Amino acid sequence: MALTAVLRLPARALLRPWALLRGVALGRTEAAAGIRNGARRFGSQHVLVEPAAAAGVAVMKLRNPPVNSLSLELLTELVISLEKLENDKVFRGVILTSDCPSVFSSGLDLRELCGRNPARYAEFWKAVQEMWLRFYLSNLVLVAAINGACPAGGCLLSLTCDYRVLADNPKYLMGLNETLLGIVAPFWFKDSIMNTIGHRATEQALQLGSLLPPAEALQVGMVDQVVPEDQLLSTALSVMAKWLAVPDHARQLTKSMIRQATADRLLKQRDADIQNFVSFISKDAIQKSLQTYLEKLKQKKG
Ligand SMILES: CCCCCCCCCCC/C=C/C(=O)SCCNC(=O)CCNC(=O)[C@H](O)C(C)(C)COP(=O)(O)OP(=O)(O)OC[C@H]1O[C@@H](n2cnc3c(N)ncnc32)[C@H](O)[C@@H]1OP(=O)(O)O
Repeated sequence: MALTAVLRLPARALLRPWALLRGVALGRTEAAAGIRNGARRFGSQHVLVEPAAAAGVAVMKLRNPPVNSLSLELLTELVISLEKLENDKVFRGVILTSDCPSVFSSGLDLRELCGRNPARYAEFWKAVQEMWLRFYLSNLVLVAAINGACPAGGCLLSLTCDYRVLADNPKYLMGLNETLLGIVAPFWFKDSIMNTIGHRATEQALQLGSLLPPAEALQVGMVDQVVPEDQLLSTALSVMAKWLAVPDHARQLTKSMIRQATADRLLKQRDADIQNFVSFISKDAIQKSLQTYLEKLKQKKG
C-alpha cells in the first residue's frame, strides 16, 4: 500500500495493523472505497467481511465460485477471518452468508477427497476440524443467513452457528447427505446435527442422507426460521439484535457450558480422527464411489 494511501486512512485503521493487511488482500481501490464509506471492509480471496448496518455486527460472505465448495484455502481463510473478528473488540456478532448465487456452500470440496496423497488428506482434514472447532466454540454470536443450497459440509458449517435463517426457495435443500455419496459422516458431524434436531430425527436424516426443502428443514429444527429471500438479511439482523441484547459474558459462558463437551470429544482424539479419515478416504471402494458421484455432478449439465 502506498504511503499516501496509508496517510489517508483513519486513525482507527492505523491502530489495527491487520486492517492494513486486509487492504492489501483486497486491492487498494476496494479497500479505500470501504474506508471512504466510513465502513471497514476486509477480505481474503475467498471470504469477504464487511461491517453490517448494525453496530458490532459483521457480515462474512463465502465467495468461492461457483458453489462455495470448502477447499483447504476457503477453510483456512474462514478460520483466519473469524479469528480477526474475535480479536477486534468492536465485533460481537457475525452473520454468515454466501456471495455465490443460489448456493450457501456445496460442502467439502470433492476434489480434496479424491486422488490426493495421505499427507494432503491429513492436512485437509485438520483444516475441516479446525473450522468446526473454531466456529462451534466462537465467543461471537453467529447467525447463518442461508441463501442457497446447503448440503453436507455446508450444512455442518451452518450447524456451528447459534441460529439459522433459511431463504424460502424449494431449490435450497439442506442436510447431511454423506451416505448418498457412499461415505460416512464422522461422529462430530453426527453430534452437531443431533444436538440440533434430536436423536430420532438424526437417525432418519443421517442414515437416509436427507436433503430437506425449507418447510421440512424448519419442521425438523434444522433451521430456526424460513423467510422470503428478500427478507433474509433483515431477519438475520433482527435475530442478531435479540442475541446481542444479552450481556456477552453471561451468554458466552452459557454457550460454552452447552457446547464444550461436544467439542472435547473431538479435541481428545483429533489425531485418531485424522488417521481414521485418511485410511477411510484412501480405500479404493470409497475413491471409486466419490469419483462416480463427481462425474455424475459434472454430467448433470450435459
Ligand atoms: C467409520 C467412520 C469413518 C469416518 C471417516 C470420515 C469419512 C469422510 C467424511 C467426509 C465428509 C464429507 C462431507 C462433504 O461435504 S462431501 C461434499 C458433498 N456435497 C454434495 O453432495 C453437494 C454436491 N453439489 C451439488 O449438489 C450441487 O452442485 C449444488 C446443489 C450445490 C449446486 O448445484 P448447481 O446446479 O448450482 O451447480 P452444479 O451442480 O452444476 O455445480 C457447478 C460445478 O461445481 C462442481 N461442484 C459441485 N459441488 C462440488 C463439491 N462439493 N466439490 C467440488 N466441486 C463441486 C460441479 O461438479 C460443477 O463442476 P463443473 O462446472 O466442472 O461441471
